[in-house]
Amino acid sequence: MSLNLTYKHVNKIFGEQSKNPVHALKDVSFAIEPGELFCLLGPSGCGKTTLLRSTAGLESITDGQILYGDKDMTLIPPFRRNIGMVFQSFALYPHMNIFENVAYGLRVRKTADDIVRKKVTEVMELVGLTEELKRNPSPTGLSGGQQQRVAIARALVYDPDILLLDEPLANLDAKLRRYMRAEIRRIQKATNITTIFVTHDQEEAMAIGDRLAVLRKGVVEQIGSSNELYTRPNNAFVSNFIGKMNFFNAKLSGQGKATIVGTQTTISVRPENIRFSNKKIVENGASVLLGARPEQLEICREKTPEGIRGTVQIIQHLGQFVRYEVVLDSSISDASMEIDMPYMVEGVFERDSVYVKVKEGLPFMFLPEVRN
Ligand SMILES: Nc1ncnc2c1ncn2[C@@H]1O[C@H](COP(=O)(O)OP(=O)(O)OP(=O)(O)O)[C@@H](O)[C@H]1O
Repeated sequence: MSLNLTYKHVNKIFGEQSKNPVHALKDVSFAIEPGELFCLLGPSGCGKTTLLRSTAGLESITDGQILYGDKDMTLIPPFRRNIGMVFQSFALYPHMNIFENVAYGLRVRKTADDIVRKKVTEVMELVGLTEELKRNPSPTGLSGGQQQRVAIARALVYDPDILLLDEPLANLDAKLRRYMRAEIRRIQKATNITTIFVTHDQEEAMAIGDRLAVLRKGVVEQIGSSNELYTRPNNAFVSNFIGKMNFFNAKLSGQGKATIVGTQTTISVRPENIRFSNKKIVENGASVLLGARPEQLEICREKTPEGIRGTVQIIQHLGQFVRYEVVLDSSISDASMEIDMPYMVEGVFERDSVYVKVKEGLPFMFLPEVRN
């Protein structure tokens, strides 16, 4: 039976007594559903590994609680937690053949030989290494993808309550990574073990997870499915971490309206796309950020009242659409705009002056905060 996993007000401070303590996890509270494949996503140093290691008991938390099902595991040592772990480095034993690598967790649990053989065979079938098991080489004779399959088999063979995957695909090349994403999802769904997958790759997290948590500086910024995070990001940081967001500095200029700084362009934003509480800023003239996805912008050659002048820097032909990078005046935005336009028979916009238009209603409005 799959377990849920609950964090209650978890804090982790490294070097509490030192001059420079690091508050790596700040009041983390959320729950992972039984059988869920849950991704922890965030930039380097945001606390992903610390949360994973704390879940395994490899790191003791400063305060709060971690529960497996109803059981408080906070003070339980790692070897009594029945977890499976897979690391970026695979961490296989080169002096053992693959059978013994996979069997290791059962051997230390003093499992009878016939059961070891049965379980190893089953789990190698599950991860798709039946042929390799017949040859039974040392793991060093296998490809990167096969080695990672052995590492997953080793973590699953003793039916762990929780499976923890720490950037398991980071050492594989891009093509294999994409293939192994689908494989990990298939294997996880077949076993239905509650699983945490750590990555700093947003595409990977979106592709693999049932839900994801976006962390920043030890704080969980938002939890949701990839679709929820893409269409309803809580703040500018999440919006730019899950997919691309183009930002414009703007001033509030009426109910649901903002005027882009340095222009006469006023954009209406749908109420549901205003991503802060109305109580926080209501005054006209307050600074806000307008955020538009690449598909919420368009470019044209002709000057129009709402068009913002810019220069095309890069043109990428991506099949059905063309991606443009356009630089605007630096007072309007400090980064170049990424704009996706459908491929047009009459050709693409050349590397010259164009006018950028924000599609009415669609963009987001955020508080002007640090975006990364
Ligand atoms: N043993 C430690 N002693 C002191 N500080 C630590 C220790 N381990 C981690 N930290 C700090 O805690 C913060 C969170 O680190 P953590 O490794 O959890 O981040 P991460 O999101 O996994 O990053 P990455 O993607 O780079 O692995 C960082 O500021 C890091 O420097």
